[in-house]
Amino acid sequence: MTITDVDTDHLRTAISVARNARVNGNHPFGATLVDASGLQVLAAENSVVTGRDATGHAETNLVRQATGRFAPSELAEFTLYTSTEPCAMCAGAIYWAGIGRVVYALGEDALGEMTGADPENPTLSLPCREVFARGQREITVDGPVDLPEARAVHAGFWG
Ligand SMILES: Nc1ccnc(=O)[nH]1
Repeated sequence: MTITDVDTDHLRTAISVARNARVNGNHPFGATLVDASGLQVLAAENSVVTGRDATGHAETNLVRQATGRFAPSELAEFTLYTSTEPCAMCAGAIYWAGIGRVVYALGEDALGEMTGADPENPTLSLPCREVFARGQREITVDGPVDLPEARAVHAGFWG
């Protein structure tokens, strides 16, 4: 796994976006999109509760904005950073967008331990790598990256 300090900085930003989502009354998930030169071009937070939209995950919200603004050839060079591993739905969205790389902090297994059977987030047990492996184009995945703040943003929220 090749995680640089720059990656860690972008993950910390995604986690602060997740903190915002929580403050705004949504689930604590956030994502950012970074272009080939390392510049952050988009950020999106979960909007499931306030938007009354089950598909309003941080990553789907980001993908929707991203494909409206950037060409597939650009997105292939971009990296999506997310506070928690993309679920199967979001992995599908990332795949269809053609984003080239995904970096996540908290793993889905660790999230599942925190959410348990919470009806607000009955975490899917299907790692994003398994979804991407069924596709026809390569997506580089790096994670989990162990950052205390990635767990802290979920503390006391679920259950
Ligand atoms: N990785 C994620 C899991 C659940 N909800 C989100 O918005 N993001």
